[in-house]
Amino acid sequence: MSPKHTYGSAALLRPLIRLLGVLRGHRAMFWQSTASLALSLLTAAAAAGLSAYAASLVVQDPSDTGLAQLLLLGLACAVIAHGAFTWIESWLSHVMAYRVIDGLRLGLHDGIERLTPGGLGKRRGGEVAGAAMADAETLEWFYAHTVGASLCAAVSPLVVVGALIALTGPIGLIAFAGVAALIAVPWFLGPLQARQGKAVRDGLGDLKAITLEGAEGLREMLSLGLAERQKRRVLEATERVQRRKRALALRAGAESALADLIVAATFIAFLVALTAAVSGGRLDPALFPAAMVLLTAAFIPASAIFPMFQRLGEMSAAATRVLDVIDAPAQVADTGTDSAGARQRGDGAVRFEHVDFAYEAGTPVLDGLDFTVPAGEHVAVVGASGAGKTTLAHLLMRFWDPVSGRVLLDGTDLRERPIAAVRERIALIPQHPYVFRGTVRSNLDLAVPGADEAAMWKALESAQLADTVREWPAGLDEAVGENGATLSGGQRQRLAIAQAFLREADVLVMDEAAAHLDGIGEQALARAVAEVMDGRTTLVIAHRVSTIRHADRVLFLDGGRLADTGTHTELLERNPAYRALLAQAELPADEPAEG
Ligand SMILES: Nc1ncnc2c1ncn2[C@@H]1O[C@H](COP(=O)(O)OP(=O)(O)OP(=O)(O)O)[C@@H](O)[C@H]1O
Repeated sequence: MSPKHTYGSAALLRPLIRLLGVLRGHRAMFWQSTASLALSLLTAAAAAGLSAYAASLVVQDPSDTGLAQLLLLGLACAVIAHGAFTWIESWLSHVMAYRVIDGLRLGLHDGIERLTPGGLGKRRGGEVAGAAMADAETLEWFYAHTVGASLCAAVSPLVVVGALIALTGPIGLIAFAGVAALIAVPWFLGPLQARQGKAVRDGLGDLKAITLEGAEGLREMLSLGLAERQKRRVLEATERVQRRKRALALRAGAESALADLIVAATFIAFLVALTAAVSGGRLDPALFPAAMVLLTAAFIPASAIFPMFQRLGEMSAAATRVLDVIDAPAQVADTGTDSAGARQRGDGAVRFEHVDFAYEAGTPVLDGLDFTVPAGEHVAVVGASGAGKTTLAHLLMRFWDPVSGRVLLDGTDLRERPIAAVRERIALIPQHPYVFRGTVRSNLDLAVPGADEAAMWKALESAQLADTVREWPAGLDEAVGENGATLSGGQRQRLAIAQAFLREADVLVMDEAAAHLDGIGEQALARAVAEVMDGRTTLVIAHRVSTIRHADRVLFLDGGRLADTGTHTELLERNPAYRALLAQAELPADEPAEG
């Protein structure tokens, strides 16, 4: 058996203890809240014990109520104190809960930012964020309401059992054994619970992915006649989840039944021992009801943490997932300190110096890539699908770093500069731009916070989107829906282009930015690019000749290498692979260049 499968409940606690760090900043509040909870439990136990003792004294000798009156006074104090401590504990634990969840969410946000886009692997950022945020909610309950309760569950029964032993002698040890057995049940079943919890969670994850896929790809599925198959997949995944949930419920039910059995057995054994002691004259009968009430009080906190121990595996798994994100190393190290000083117009020379890159060791994607784009040059990056064009753009944005070689901006290695300083200089218009929920204005404002309206219209004009926005009833304040749902593909891209124009970066990188534009729009855009990017370095990853031929120069990539470079006309004349690529893409390679 692998060590992975031999963990016990103590191992389940490890990630939870490591994450306890989130409480570090709230240590004082944590101890105040825990102390209030303990005092609230103890005052409740004292009130119950005092009232039972007072009642039995009055029943035994109604004529002598002196001590009973004193006990009733103590009872009143205990009840008032109990109310006060309960209120204080509830207030402190809720304030702490919100602070804990804030801390966890910030840590997760930072972790996801460090991981994006490389470290997420095949998972989507939203999926990871969603799962991690749900885990943060789960853990908030644990840290804010459970850690303190667990400490109290361990400490207050000890105090109550101590009082019982003082009152009843060794009989009190029965209570101790009962409470210990109650806590031991879920503790020892922790690993089984963890496995079952994981199975349910994995099943739910599959079900969610299948359902989402069905919703997102519904049109494609209907057109391919796959609706029935999809229904079957959803049904099978649902049944799998139900089966696993049944097994989990069966175990939890058995656990609860065993717990009830332990409580009942403890009460019976205690009752029998107490009766024997009273009838044998070894115990004052007046203490009998108080002892029974104290036994109940010893079980209350233990019963309160029983459900928490039943969820130990789930909590541990949530803590592990949160730690995975919080501890994630940065995809690229942001250690550069050269902030490049004041920007000069005309800056923006890009150089790839013998760059090798691989996403996975042993599968090179860029192989000795070496080229320079002088400041202000307009270059088209051309190559077959998978040649490494997008990867080149991502290296320039420092989403990744080269395995060997260097990427330079104005002669400085990108790694020597803070990442934010690099990204401020380069605007990337990706293949599928993300439009944030909000309005046209709010999306432009994200590019340059506080940009004025005139600048926004100028950018929209340049991106050939101004006329469309003017026609919308709310103009700049028109809602764009979730990920620009109310925009066409071309409009989404033009909005991203407008953002890039607004930023006035020195280098513009467009990844097939013209893919969604019709022929006329594309030509107009090409002219706008030429005008607005005058004097700025531009790399356009393009397949279309109408885009390519506007470039000063073409970088022709083949299998991650720079196969050739020159003007479009030169490459057409001398490079058969280039001609073949354009022909293969059904592009009019012999399309006459615009004058
Ligand atoms: N995140 C990733 N993890 C692993 N491999 C990747 C990743 N992204 C891209 N690749 C691989 O790297 C190679 C180059 O991909 P890239 O996207 O740079 O090509 P491209 O020239 O832009 O292609 P296209 O024109 O189809 O967009 C491909 O083989 C691709 O499968």
